[in-house]
Amino acid sequence: MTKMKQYKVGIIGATGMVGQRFATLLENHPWFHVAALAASPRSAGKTYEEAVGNRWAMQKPMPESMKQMILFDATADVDKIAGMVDFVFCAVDMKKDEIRALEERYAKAECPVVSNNSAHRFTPDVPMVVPEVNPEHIEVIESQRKRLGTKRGFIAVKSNCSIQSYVPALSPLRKYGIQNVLACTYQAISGAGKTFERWPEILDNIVPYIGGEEEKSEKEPLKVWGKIENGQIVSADSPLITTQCLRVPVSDGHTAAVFVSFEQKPSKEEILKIWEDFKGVPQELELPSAPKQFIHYFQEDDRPQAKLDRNIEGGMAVSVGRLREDTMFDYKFVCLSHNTLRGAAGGGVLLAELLAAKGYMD
Ligand SMILES: N[C@@H](CC=O)C(=O)O
Repeated sequence: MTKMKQYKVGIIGATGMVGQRFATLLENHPWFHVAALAASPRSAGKTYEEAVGNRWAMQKPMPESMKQMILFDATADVDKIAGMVDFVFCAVDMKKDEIRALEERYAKAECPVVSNNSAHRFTPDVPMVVPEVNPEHIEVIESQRKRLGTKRGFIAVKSNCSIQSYVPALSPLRKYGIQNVLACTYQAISGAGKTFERWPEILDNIVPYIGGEEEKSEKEPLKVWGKIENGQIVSADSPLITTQCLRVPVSDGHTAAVFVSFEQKPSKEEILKIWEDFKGVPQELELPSAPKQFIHYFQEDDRPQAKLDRNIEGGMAVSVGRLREDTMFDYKFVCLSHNTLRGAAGGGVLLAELLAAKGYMD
């Protein structure tokens, strides 16, 4: 890529698990420089180091450059923050309607928002983007800006972490007419904002319920596969998707066991070739956080494994294995993605890179 402009960014919700991940990913980012950190009123006025205390959950230490930054109040200081940065990443722990309102306040203050939250995922003119799969959805931002009455401000969101392994694997196969999908997800505890120290009961255990997760896992792929019509994104009406989402004693990395049937069944060789060749706009534009090879297929029967494979390509690639024919569906396979990297903060940073490269952050 040609040399990019430098952007000043804010992290709204900097003390939480995803906020911490944003901080570590942005520490040495070639385009984005963290100029403001914000959190709840409880943390506002403290240094980042004081506010997080012993809740720092990343393996990498807190970035030196951010330790002494004084936290803003995410809700009271919207205008101040909007005046200091080119855009914000948002990952806050609040009620949905409060998040919706807060993100709109930033957007209306002419500060674009790249959100990890679910509040706006089904606002029809808010793009929900997996950058390799539906980058064209960012074009709906023009209609959103008209609705909000803004010149620069807008909201763009990333999808839920649970779908970030199977949507990439299924997307390039849609040309064969996907009819039905069944996916069981085995989700890491960091998705619940937990560590083993904070959740010892999860050891030697599985919890068969994650609130709201199955609805998200069934509905969100259809928006990602939707089309822009009259300034809104209209979700695809197929395939039929059913899911079960379980919490498992894994620190990071969501695994999905997927079953799929097609209108025209491809051969196994065709599927493997399509996965190997699958590239998107992030790879073409060589965005800084884009994995070189988006889908890594393992021939070994016992892969992908969360512990071994979640960090492939900086946690931004998707790993797939065990593709084989099924007795009820056409095929089944297993896939894995890092839930706080590709599935959360990393996916947010990649989306921001796409938006910056396409001029939406100028
Ligand atoms: N909702 C998800 C968050 C992603 O990591 C979960 O609970 O795992």
